[in-house]
Amino acid sequence: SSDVSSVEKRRWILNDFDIGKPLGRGKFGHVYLAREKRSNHIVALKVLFKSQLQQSQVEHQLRREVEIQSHLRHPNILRLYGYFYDQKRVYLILEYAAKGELYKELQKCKYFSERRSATYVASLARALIYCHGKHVIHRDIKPENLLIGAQGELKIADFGWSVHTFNRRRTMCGTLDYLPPEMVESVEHDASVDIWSLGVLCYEFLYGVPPFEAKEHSDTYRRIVQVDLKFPPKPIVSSAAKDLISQMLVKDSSQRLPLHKLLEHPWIVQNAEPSDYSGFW
Ligand SMILES: CC(C)NC(=O)[C@H]1CCC[C@H]1Nc1nc(Nc2ccc(C(=O)N(C)C3CCN(C)CC3)cc2)ncc1C(F)(F)F
Repeated sequence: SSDVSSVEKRRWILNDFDIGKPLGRGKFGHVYLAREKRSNHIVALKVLFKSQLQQSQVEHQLRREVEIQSHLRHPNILRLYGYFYDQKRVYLILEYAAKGELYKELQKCKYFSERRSATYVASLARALIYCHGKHVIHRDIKPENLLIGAQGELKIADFGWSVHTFNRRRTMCGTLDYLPPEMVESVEHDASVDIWSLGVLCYEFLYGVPPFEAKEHSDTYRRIVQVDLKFPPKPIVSSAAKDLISQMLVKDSSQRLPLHKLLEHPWIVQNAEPSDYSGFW
């Protein structure tokens, strides 16, 4: 069949697509809305310039990430349907997330309700349980790497680096905010790094800022390794939410709340919208 889902085997060329509006631009290239002509399937086409990939020596990383991403199938992980290239560019055929970028939504709302935050955290926990089940860890789940699907569902959309839109929140060199102590102290790390990052994300959904934010990198570094976790008086956040965050932001990675236990935590049970997939995934 010619529909996009059977694309892995196909050889794609640019002429197979009608190119639509640009969705964003950045360091390695542009992202466009596109329609595959035979199936009329709407996709996002990420165009990366080979020259810039070579300059930044990220080709091998791109190959590894494309390999991982193309084999992941989960409602909260953005699909990578395939890729192709020409003389100067590499094209990634990606799932189109109709409601755009989460970090823009968070900036607009300042912070999210407990129900919205718990629903997002539960869906990301299910996506990470799925990834860990396939020995894929360290999905870089900061707000800039999350997109929102047509039904409002979150999609983890990173594959090793991001397309930098102009109004990115963080400096180009990326932020320490989401790294757990063992990564900041650069000792080896395992799947529990994702539990730490999800705890950071949960805090940021509820308060609008990450927990260890500081003006200087050195201060952020110190606050992370000391787990200097403080909850501001505003906005008002339930003690159940603070309890969950405190069980995830634990220095000893073996003591962090396992993801399947997170899904049973009272704050999640009482606040997250039930998901159609919760049983199956
Ligand atoms: C994870 C990664 C780090 N981030 C990215 O790649 C970014 C960089 C550029 C865009 C995005 N990449 C994607 N974006 C979408 N959907 C989308 C994005 C933006 C809008 C939006 O708000 N506007 C167009 C608005 C419309 C209104 N005007 C005023 C401003 C832009 C609406 C839908 N689907 C798939 C992708 C993907 F990932 F497959 F490429």
